[in-house]
Amino acid sequence: MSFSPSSSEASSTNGVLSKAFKHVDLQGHDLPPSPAPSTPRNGRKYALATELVYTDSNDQHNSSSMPIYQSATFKQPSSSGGGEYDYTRSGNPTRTHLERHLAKVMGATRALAVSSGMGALDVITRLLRPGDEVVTGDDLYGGTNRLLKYLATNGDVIVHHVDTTKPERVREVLSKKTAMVLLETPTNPMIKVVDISTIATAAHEANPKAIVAVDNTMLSPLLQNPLDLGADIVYESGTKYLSGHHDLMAGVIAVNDLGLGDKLYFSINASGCGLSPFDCWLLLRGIKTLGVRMEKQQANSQRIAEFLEARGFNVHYPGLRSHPQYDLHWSMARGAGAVLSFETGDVGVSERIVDAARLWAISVSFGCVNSLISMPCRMSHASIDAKTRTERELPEDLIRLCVGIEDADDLIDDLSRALVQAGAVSVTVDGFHAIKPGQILGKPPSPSPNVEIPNS
Ligand SMILES: Cc1ncc(COP(=O)(O)O)c(C=O)c1O
Ligand SMILES: N[C@@H](CCSC[C@H](N)C(=O)O)C(=O)O
Repeated sequence: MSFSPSSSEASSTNGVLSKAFKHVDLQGHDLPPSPAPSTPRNGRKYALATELVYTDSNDQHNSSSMPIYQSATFKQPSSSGGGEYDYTRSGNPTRTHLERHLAKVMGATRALAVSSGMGALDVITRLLRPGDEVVTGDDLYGGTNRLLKYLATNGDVIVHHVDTTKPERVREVLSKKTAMVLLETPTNPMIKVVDISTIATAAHEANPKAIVAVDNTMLSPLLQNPLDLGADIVYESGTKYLSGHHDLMAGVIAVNDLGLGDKLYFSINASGCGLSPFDCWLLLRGIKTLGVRMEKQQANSQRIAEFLEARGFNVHYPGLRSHPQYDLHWSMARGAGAVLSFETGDVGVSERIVDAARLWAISVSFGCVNSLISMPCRMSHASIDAKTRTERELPEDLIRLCVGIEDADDLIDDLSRALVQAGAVSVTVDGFHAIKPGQILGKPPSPSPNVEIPNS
């Protein structure tokens, strides 16, 4: 299950490109130096939105866009090696360039790029050993839950799922055996907020060697930096905000402890999940526009969340004052993100709303320029069995909205039409309001003439 780097591999460097950054394969044979540890955090000179745009290319032709080194192998100067790269699984210039850029924007000493967000979590959980305990949330992305369940079933790892919004619940299960605490904040899909610093401190008190890993996918490094809040590892699905166009799968991991970075790099090289050169290039391209995309996505999300709340829906979004952990969220983050969820009180109504949407695509995922609508219990979180979903109070009627960069009025018009068509709202002369559970109409009414319906 886990890969153990040899002592020479675990040796850390001072954070600059160094030939001393030595690697051996599982038989102990020397490998060329791994890609350079990434630019240290103090390499940041400008505001993050500016830094996102600029990458330090040392390309020989001063190209504006880092070239794609679409090569599996690299020739060596002699039979004893000595080249900076030998094989793309072990390292590739386009990947190194991306990883340096990621380290800068993630405020880390070293970043690593892998083939998906789940690939990132897989690499992280390879740090675990049989008998180790993991403490994690009871509201988590479905795929994360699936991997943890697999480890609990097949990897002899004990996984405690608790309500991580309550640090006292976390403390109850922390012990010397806690090897890892895995947090999402805000959580997917209930948008619950978790106090990273308090939990990280408690975890390190229980076991100074415990690793606190935070999934930052829901906010991106633009809005939250868990390493600054006491996390040892931050990881994200680069498939989401970082890339922003749903044209690639990627995962990113960032650390400040170079020894930990070496261990993670070892697993990536050993298991072969490093991000391909083309996907590295696409991700580099996507990151440049993260600032403007997120600004528009958040502004749209805020309007939509307020629109739904004003009509009586139970909306989960940390941009709303009504969010139970509003203050905590804003003490950690610089924005509310662009994923929100809401309950209608009736599964059938939710189903009709989703099916009636036209502009909102029915799709899993989030962080993309176009807006998506989904029912997590049937889609992104369907891999969590129904009994567990009920125990963890994941509402079957929950609708998740992943807001894009379109015109906000278009998005609201389309949602209004879907709500009316689904019978989720009662239409009166002064507008329309959520129908309370129990009041749900048996039959969807025809669309009201009071509501403007955009052409679909
Ligand atoms: C919060 C969160 N973490 C991790 C992942 C995994 O990312 P990927 O799909 O890139 O494997 C996802 C979605 O898939 C997610 O929503
Ligand atoms: N069939 C996939 C579903 C991916 S969900 C992707 C994303 N994290 C989301 O929350 O929408 C699977 O089973 O993994």
